[in-house]
Amino acid sequence: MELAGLSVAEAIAAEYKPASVLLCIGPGNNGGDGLVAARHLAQFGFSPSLFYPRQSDKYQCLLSQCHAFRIPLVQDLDAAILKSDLIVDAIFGFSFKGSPRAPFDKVLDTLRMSDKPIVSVDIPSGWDVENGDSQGSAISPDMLISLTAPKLCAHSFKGRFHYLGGRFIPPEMASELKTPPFPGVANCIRLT
Ligand SMILES: NC(=O)C1=CN([C@@H]2O[C@H](COP(=O)(O)OP(=O)(O)OC[C@H]3O[C@@H](n4cnc5c(N)ncnc54)[C@H](O)[C@@H]3O)[C@@H](O)[C@H]2O)[C@@H](O)CC1
Repeated sequence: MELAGLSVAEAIAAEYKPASVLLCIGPGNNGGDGLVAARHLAQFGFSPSLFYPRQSDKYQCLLSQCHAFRIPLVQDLDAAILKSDLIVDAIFGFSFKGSPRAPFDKVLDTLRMSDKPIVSVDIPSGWDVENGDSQGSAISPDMLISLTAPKLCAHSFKGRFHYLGGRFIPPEMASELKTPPFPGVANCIRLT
C-alpha cells in the first residue's frame, strides 16, 4: 500500500502543478492507497485534504499519519470541491460490485457533476472492473493510475493520462502480465 500510494502521488506530481487536491477516500484498500498518496502529495508541495465518509479501523494508522502532516478532514463535499483544483478518486478499486450504495452513490454523483479534473486510483469508481462505464453514467477521469497492471476496464479510459504504478511485483509476474519496465528509480510510468 505504501508503494502504491507513493506511485499515485508521483504520477500526479508528474502531470499537475502543485495545487489544492481533494482526496475522496473509500472504505477498502483503494482508500488506503489514497491516504498514503495524500501524505506524499503533501511532501511534494501539494495542499491535500481528505473526504473520508466511512472510516475503517484498519486504516487509523494511515489517518494518524495524515493528521501528523496537518492534512485536514473535510465534511462538506460540495464546499471542498469548490476550493480544490484537482480531485483524487480513491473510493473503489477492483473489489467494487453492483451499483454504488449510500453514501457513495451521492458522492459519485457529485464528482460526476464537478468540472474539476479527476484522478482515479486503479479503477474509476463506479465502473465495472471489466466492462468499464457501460451505461455512460459514471465519472470520466482525466488521469487513471492503474496499479500492478491495467484492468480490463482501462480499455474504456478516455482521459489524458494513463499511468501504471505499483512497482513491487517480481520479474516473472511482470513478464506474465506484460507490464513495461519502470525507468530508473521511478515508481510509475506513463502508458498513454
Ligand atoms: N495486489 C493487490 O491486491 C493490491 C491492491 N491495491 C489496492 O487495493 C484495491 C482493492 O482493495 P479492496 O479489495 O480492499 O477493495 P476496494 O478498495 O476496491 O473496495 C472494497 C470496499 O468497497 C465496498 N463496496 C464494494 N462494492 C460496493 C458498492 N456497490 N457500494 C458500496 N460499497 C461497496 C466493500 O464493502 C469494501 O468495503 C485495488 O484496487 C488497489 O487500489 C494496491 O494497494 C496494490 C496491490
